Amino acid sequence: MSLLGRAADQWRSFRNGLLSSPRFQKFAVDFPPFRPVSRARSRQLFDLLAGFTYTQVLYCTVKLGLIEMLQGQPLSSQAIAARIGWPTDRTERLLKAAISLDILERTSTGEVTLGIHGAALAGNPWIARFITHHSLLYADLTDPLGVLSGTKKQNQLKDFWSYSDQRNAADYTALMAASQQAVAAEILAAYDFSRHQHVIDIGGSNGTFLKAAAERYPRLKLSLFDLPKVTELARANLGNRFEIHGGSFLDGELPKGPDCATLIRIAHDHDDAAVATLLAAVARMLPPGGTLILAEPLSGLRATAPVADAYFGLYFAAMGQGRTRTPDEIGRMAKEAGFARCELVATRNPVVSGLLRMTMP
Ligand SMILES: C[S@@+](CC[C@H](N)C(=O)[O-])C[C@H]1O[C@@H](n2cnc3c(N)ncnc32)[C@H](O)[C@@H]1O
Repeated sequence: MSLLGRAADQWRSFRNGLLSSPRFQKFAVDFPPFRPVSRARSRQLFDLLAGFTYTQVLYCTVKLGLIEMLQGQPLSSQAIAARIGWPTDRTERLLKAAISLDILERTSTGEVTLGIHGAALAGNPWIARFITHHSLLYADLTDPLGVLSGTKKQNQLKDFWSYSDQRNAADYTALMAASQQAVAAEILAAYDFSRHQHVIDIGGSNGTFLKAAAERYPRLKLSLFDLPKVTELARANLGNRFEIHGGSFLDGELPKGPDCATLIRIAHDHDDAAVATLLAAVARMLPPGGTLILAEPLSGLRATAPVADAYFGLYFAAMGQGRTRTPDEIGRMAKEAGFARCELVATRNPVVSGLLRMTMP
């Protein structure tokens, strides 16, 4: 262990001894210079404890359509109650909760309008779609220990992401397409595809990323590969501008020709053995010097840890497969698959997507 590592561990142990001591806690509250820190820490701890109720408030606000209702049009509590068909006192309880969380806000005349988070949601409707989709995860998380330990086998999320028989292909494709605009914007801002001739989006869903790429690079040849039922949806969305291939990337070869492949929100859906199979298939498909762009939330980065490790940690546990990985973990798997290099490319907002560029020898 390095000297720095040992010093950090010693500090951690000293700090934890102090923070868990009732005498120190009393001192920190009583001693005025420490008070702002102790207040902030207890607020953070309370947020951890109460976060699930915040999420339910957000869910109810979105589910009742309050974001659209109040966009550009403040309303009184009574008017909102009349529109949603709830008694005014019940409505007021929800409004107060949403106002306390800055989802909504009261105007100077006492009406209710969007708060900072509500306004941001109004500008990103795909987030609302995920919020309502979370009703499946809430149902699974009635037994969080079972979900995390793997003893709870029947999960609604597992049923939803039906890759094996694609019975929910239309639903999961619609969910992905809604958020893909935001993801595509991150990828296209972070990586210049003009150096390539032919790009294939593997697991390309209904082609929302390819459409955005085609707009930016009109001369780039673009192909899509996905499961057969999803490619039917892609065909309806894309028309003839793109080559579309149906099949499973876990089973057989990928179509040769592209000098660049993209895997957008694909690897994290799968366990290590499947990702190894997929990366090997991409490596066999690419020509010497070819590139693979892998874009998804990455683990091990401080800025995105709660999203990558807490949110997606539980999400993939409920889904019954997949996990977020660190750039190093993916880099090691890429080398085993035959890639020469794997490097992290900075994105503007790593919460929306991280990005790794892998190159063939
Ligand atoms: C989480 S979605 C991501 C879709 C899209 N790349 C995006 O970011 O919006 C995963 C996609 O991978 C596809 N997929 C899953 N397993 C597959 C397999 N074995 N072969 C081909 N595609 C697969 C799914 O049908 C789905 O479209």
